[in-house]
Amino acid sequence: MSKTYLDLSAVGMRFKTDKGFFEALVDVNLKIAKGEFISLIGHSGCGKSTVLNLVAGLTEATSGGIILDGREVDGPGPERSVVFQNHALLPWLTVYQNVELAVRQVMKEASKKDVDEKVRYYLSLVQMDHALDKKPHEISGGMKQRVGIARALSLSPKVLLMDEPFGALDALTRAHLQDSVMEIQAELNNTVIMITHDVDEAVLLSDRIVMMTNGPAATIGEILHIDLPRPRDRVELADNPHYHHLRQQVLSFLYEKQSKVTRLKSSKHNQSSAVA
Ligand SMILES: Nc1ncnc2c1ncn2[C@@H]1O[C@H](COP(=O)(O)OP(=O)(O)OP(=O)(O)O)[C@@H](O)[C@H]1O
Repeated sequence: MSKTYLDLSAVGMRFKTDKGFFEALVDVNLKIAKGEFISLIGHSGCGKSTVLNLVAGLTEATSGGIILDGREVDGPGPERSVVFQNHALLPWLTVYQNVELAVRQVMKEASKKDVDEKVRYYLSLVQMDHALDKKPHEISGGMKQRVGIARALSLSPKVLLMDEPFGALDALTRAHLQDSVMEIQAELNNTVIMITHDVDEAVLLSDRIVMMTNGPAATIGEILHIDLPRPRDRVELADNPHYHHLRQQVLSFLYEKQSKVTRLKSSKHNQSSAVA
């Protein structure tokens, strides 16, 4: 196994509520290597966002700890950038300025030229260099999400955290963006943790899928290694028996081992299934 880069060790999270304490997570242990793409999947309310918030440093674990690249996570920082489902772009700034703001956060002393190069580089990575001067309201949801990804990447994060990044997009836009993320991943080799409700998305993008048990007191149930060679092509995978076997293992965990009244959305060709 490669060297651990991000280490979640015996992580527990207990929230204080009006009705007493709520045990959301117990004993979450996960070691992630540099450059790994991890998906978190599990039924609604099992604690996926809580795990992400803990790694982001937005919430502090009530037990255990998180170490990233040899340093304990004890608050938010640009080395752990987050992409949310609803692109949080600043509406009064252009596409260019939204990314520029992030770049300046990590390149405080840099010259205008260096910042400009960086902004254009990340916007071209997500194929948005044609819309530098547009305001968020002038571009589509998929485009906004691309800019959100560019902005998060421009912080050169040690870990990119994505909370259902494609959740609000239509199927075609979603597929395009997934392909872009795979291409970017091949180029930058980022360490990524992504929350998804989509089994196909998880299998297509991930090196490992972390499957969580139902809450309360949720934890990691199983971890599935996705040993499909890269680059991955969604059309070729549709005829790949191993792909279907992996997909089946996730479905079996969710709907047999962790069964709960759930909603299963399948497309006409049974290419996509989403867990709620
Ligand atoms: N600040 C909080 N105070 C109290 N309870 C919380 C808090 N944040 C989350 N919880 C509870 O912790 C559990 C896990 O929530 P979380 O949002 O992490 O789940 P999730 O798996 O991301 O859900 P979903 O898939 O629906 O987004 C839920 O029962 C939730 O109600």
